Amino acid sequence: MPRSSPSLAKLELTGVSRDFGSVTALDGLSLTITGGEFIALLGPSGCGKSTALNCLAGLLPLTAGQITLDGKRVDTQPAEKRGFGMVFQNYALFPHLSVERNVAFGLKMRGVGKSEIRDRVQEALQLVHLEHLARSHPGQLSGGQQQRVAIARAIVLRPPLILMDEPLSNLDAKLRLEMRTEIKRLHQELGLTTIYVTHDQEEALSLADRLVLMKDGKVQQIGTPEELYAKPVTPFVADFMGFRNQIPGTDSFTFADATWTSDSTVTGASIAMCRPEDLRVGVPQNAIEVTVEVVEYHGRQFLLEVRTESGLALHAVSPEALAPGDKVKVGVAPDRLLVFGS
Ligand SMILES: Nc1ncnc2c1ncn2[C@@H]1O[C@H](COP(=O)(O)OP(=O)(O)OP(=O)(O)O)[C@@H](O)[C@H]1O
Repeated sequence: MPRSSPSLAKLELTGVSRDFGSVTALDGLSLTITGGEFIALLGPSGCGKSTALNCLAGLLPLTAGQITLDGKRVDTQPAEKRGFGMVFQNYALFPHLSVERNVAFGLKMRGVGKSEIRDRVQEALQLVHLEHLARSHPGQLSGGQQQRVAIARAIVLRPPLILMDEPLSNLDAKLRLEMRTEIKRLHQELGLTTIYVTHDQEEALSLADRLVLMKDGKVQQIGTPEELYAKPVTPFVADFMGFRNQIPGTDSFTFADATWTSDSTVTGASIAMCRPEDLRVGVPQNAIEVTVEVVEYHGRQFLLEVRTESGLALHAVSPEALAPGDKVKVGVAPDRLLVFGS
C-alpha cells in the first residue's frame, strides 16, 4: 500500500453542472483538489452533494463543464475506466462471499495474480483492523464492521481518488464517532485523496482539510474548517455552522437594556448572529435581560431557550441550572457576534 504518497497530483472540476429536466441539481461547481487532500462536500438535503459525487464517479453524465485528473479529461470516461474507490452508506457487500473474498473481488476482476491478491487483501484488512474476521460473512458482522469491509474493498484497489457518500449515516452515534476517527487515521496513514459527502457539519469539520458548503446546487463557501467555523461569509453558511441566534436589525441591534456591538462592522447590516455557546449567563458585554423558557441538561452546562422583552427567542448557555420563568442576563462578547448585510 503506498503510504502518504498520493497517486494523483491535481483533480480539477470546472463549471461542473447537472440538470434533471428543469431542475438544476448542480450548478457550475469549480474546484481544484490537490493530491492527498480530504475534501468534504457539505450541505442540507437536496443541495446537490450526491449529484456532484455521482458526476465524479461517472455514474451521472455532466450537463456542462469538465473534470480533469492531472490534466487528462475523465468526465468523458465510463466509471470503470476512472477506477475510483467508492464507499456508500449502504455497504453493498456480497452477502454470499466471505470478508476476504469481498475485498479481493475488485482485484480478481482486474486480473491481479493470486499471491498479490492474498498479500494486498491481508494488508487492507489489517489497516481496517479486521484480520480476525477474514473468513466471516457480511451477515455475521456489525454495521461498523461491514463499513470497514467496504472501506477495505475501496482502498485495496489503490485508487487515485476515494469517493464516500454519507458512509457513517447508518451507524449509531457511538459507532459513528469510532468510525470517524478510523477514517481520519486511514487518511493520515495512506494519504489517499478523498471526497466525502455529508450533511453533518461536525463530521465535515473533524475530517476534512477543506469544506465545500453547498445550497441549491451552488457553492456557498469553500475553506478550511477554521475558516468556515469562525468566518462564515453569509447568514446561510453561519446558520449551517451553528450560529443559531439570528437578530434582525437595521444597522443596529437594540434591546430594551442594551445595543449590541460587534467587532465585525458592515454598513447596511441587517442581521446579527451568534452561537448559543457564546451567548452566556455571566458574560458582561452586550448583556440583556431575558426570561428562561426551556432548560436542557448538557453535562458541563445547561442549554437555554430564552425570550427577550420584545419577544425574540434566543438560545444561550448557563453554567448553572435555571428554571423556566427565571429572569437572567445573558451576554455575548463583540468578537463572537457576526453581522451581515442583506
Ligand atoms: N434522478 C433524479 N431525477 C430528478 N431529480 C433529481 C434526481 N437526482 C437528484 N435530483 C434532484 O436534484 C437535487 C439535488 O439532489 P442530490 O441528491 O444531489 O442532493 P443531496 O444534497 O445529495 O441530498 P441528500 O442529502 O438528501 O442526499 C434535488 O432537488 C433532487 O430532487
